[in-house]
Amino acid sequence: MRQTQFSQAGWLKDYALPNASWSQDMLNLYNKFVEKSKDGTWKRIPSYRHIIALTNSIKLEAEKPRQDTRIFLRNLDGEGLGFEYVMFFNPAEKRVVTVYQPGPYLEGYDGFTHGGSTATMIDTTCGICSIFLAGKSMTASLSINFKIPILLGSVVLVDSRLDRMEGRKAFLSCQVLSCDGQTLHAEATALFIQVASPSQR
Ligand SMILES: CCCCCCCCCCCCCC(=O)SCCNC(=O)CCNC(=O)[C@H](O)C(C)(C)COP(=O)(O)OP(=O)(O)OC[C@H]1O[C@@H](n2cnc3c(N)ncnc32)[C@H](O)[C@@H]1OP(=O)(O)O
Repeated sequence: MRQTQFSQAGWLKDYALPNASWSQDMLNLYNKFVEKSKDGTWKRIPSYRHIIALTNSIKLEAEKPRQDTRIFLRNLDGEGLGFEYVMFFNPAEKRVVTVYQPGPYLEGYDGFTHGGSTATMIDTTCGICSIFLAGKSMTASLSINFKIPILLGSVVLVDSRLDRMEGRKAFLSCQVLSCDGQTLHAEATALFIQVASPSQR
């Protein structure tokens, strides 16, 4: 696939599915949420551009097919090099979680994940949570406390929830936990503001 032209196939490909780069921890955590999805409380969010809302209450119209852009997190060809992730949505708990395995091209200090890539995953997880529960919205503020560095190739759970709405303001919180849930790597709060459409800013 040419680097610049995100082919039709690539554009529609659902990247939020297991591939050869996923570690056993990543597969185990993914399978745990797939299992939880069997009764409908959780729903896997496909990665491709047409994110059709997974609840009956919200229908997010599919984006018109731009062929010359990619979402930032899917900007690397080559499995496992950058952001390997899959999101799950729980409408009742107002939560979106991301099962996330940072690859070697996201390095900060030797062998550890760059804080900016962690911030990107927090922003996007909270963003999808806000979009699915509050409609089109943009990040107004994001505050992150980085507690323990994340090793490249390790697997973490980015757990976001919509805490409250005040008019157009969506207040969210987020924790980044090790795949065994024992280590708190980072915690964040975010404010998203509902917008008619980002392009109409
Ligand atoms: C189609 C679906 C498919 C999805 C595809 C995948 C997409 C993935 C996307 C992933 C996600 C990626 C996400 C991204 O990366 S989004 C990209 C990064 N964010 C931006 O670029 C946003 C830039 N900012 C703006 O556009 C405007 O400032 C916004 C829209 C945010 C508000 O400007 P607007 O003119 O509309 O409203 P307002 O100014 O009257 O403010 C309204 C209220 O909010 C309060 N307020 C405002 N700012 C702050 C603040 N910083 N702290 C505290 N409070 C703040 C303000 O006091 C007021 O409160 P009140 O007086 O009403 O009480």
